[in-house]
Amino acid sequence: MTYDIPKHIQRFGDDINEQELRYHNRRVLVSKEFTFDSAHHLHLYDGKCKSLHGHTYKLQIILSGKTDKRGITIDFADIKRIANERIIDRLDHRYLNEVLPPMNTTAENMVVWMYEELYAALREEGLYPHVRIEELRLWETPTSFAAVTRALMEAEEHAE
Ligand SMILES: Nc1nc2c(c(=O)[nH]1)N=C([C@H](O)[C@H](O)COP(=O)(O)OP(=O)(O)OP(=O)(O)O)CN2
Ligand SMILES: [Zn+2]
Repeated sequence: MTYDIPKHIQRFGDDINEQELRYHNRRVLVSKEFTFDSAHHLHLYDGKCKSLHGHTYKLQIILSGKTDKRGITIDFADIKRIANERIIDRLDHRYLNEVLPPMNTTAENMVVWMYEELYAALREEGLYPHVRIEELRLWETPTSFAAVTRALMEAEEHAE
């Protein structure tokens, strides 16, 4: 069975009408989640996590930006591409102590590194100059996460 889309809701062109402009240029949050599996161990730590073990990590990226005329803040596909290139593909099925810069591989240290990577990638690409990182959450287990927010990172910057 075929269905003919009524003429008044067929929208294939690039035009935008007065009513639709109402939703243009609004600051909105968008989020995308990723998982990756990695091995690590902690040092300076007395407990089971000083031994080599693995996690299925979950990373949530929350960005904000202004909607363009299509109603898009930043294309989810671009978030995926940037996150995969800069973070996920570098850590998935890797030994974190070996592939991350020198750090104790806690969720806290890792999420700060991830923020810096993502921040640099967005600036370098220049595709979405109005897009800001609002929050990154990194779950190490289903019940434990570390997070950084833009406010926390900016406060650090100004304290230096
Ligand atoms: N503040 C932090 N504490 C701990 C970290 C960390 O990154 N930041 N990391 C670890 C270990 O890597 C450990 O693997 C994870 O700890 P934990 O949540 O205690 O693990 P469980 O398997 O017991 O988690 P449940 O979800 O409660 O079963 C230790 N501490
Ligand atoms: Zn661990």
